Amino acid sequence: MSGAEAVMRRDFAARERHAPDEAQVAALTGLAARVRELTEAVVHTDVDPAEADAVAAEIAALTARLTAARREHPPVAALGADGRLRHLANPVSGELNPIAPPVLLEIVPDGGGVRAEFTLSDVYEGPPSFVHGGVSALILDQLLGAAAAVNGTPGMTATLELRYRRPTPHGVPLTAEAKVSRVDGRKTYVDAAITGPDGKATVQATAMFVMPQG
Ligand SMILES: CCCCCCCC(=O)SCCNC(=O)CCNC(=O)[C@H](O)C(C)(C)COP(=O)(O)OP(=O)(O)OC[C@H]1O[C@@H](n2cnc3c(N)ncnc32)[C@H](O)[C@@H]1OP(=O)(O)O
Repeated sequence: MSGAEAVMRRDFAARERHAPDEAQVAALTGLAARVRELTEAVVHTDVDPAEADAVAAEIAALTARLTAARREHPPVAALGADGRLRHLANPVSGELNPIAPPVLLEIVPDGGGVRAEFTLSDVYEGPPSFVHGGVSALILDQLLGAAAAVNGTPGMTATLELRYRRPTPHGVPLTAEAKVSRVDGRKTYVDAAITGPDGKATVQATAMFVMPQG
């Protein structure tokens, strides 16, 4: 077993022992949604410095309240009512993670991979009016990895190649899809794309996932 694998196994076991229950997940999902609104408000606000300082002090007090009962690690995942694994704190799909948009993935039946429909706000802006390329890469890596996992051949991202075909607009509905193209021993090759509302791909990606040895 590699060092990284041992760390992941130990971490996963510790977090499973301390998984949030459904009521806590529901409440924390609402809390994360409010924090996303707060992030948007901070990015857009035009308040004067005194008001910004006053709000910062209130937020520091709220942070202290949450930190009073701090988990050692973020919750790694939980089984949903439908039996599927939910990545609660994942930075792309995690409903409990305020930095996740979140992009919620669905499994396409009959080996069709995974897909997601989502809208990114201008909090994720790179060039004016368009999504940051690194954010597109993050979302695609998640979809690619999930497609490999759903295929029964999960792994770590070993390579990720991106083609930015046209700028990805924010504030409009986007679609992303990923599907396994080939499995070769421990290596799984996956293709993915983000598509704009006009049906044209804005970013295309190909990745190879490697199941760590052992
Ligand atoms: C559902 C959840 C979705 C989550 C999606 C998010 C995914 C992620 O973010 S993963 C995090 C980012 N990725 C990483 O941190 C990976 C870091 N790298 C590693 O851990 C290791 O290098 C790992 C696991 C990729 C490969 O390690 P190891 O198992 O020792 O591979 P190794 O035995 O050397 O190589 C196996 C084969 O893969 C090939 N290979 C390995 N890495 C690479 C690479 N980077 N590029 C090309 N080929 C590679 C080797 O050449 C070898 O090929 P062959 O069998 O033909 O000789």
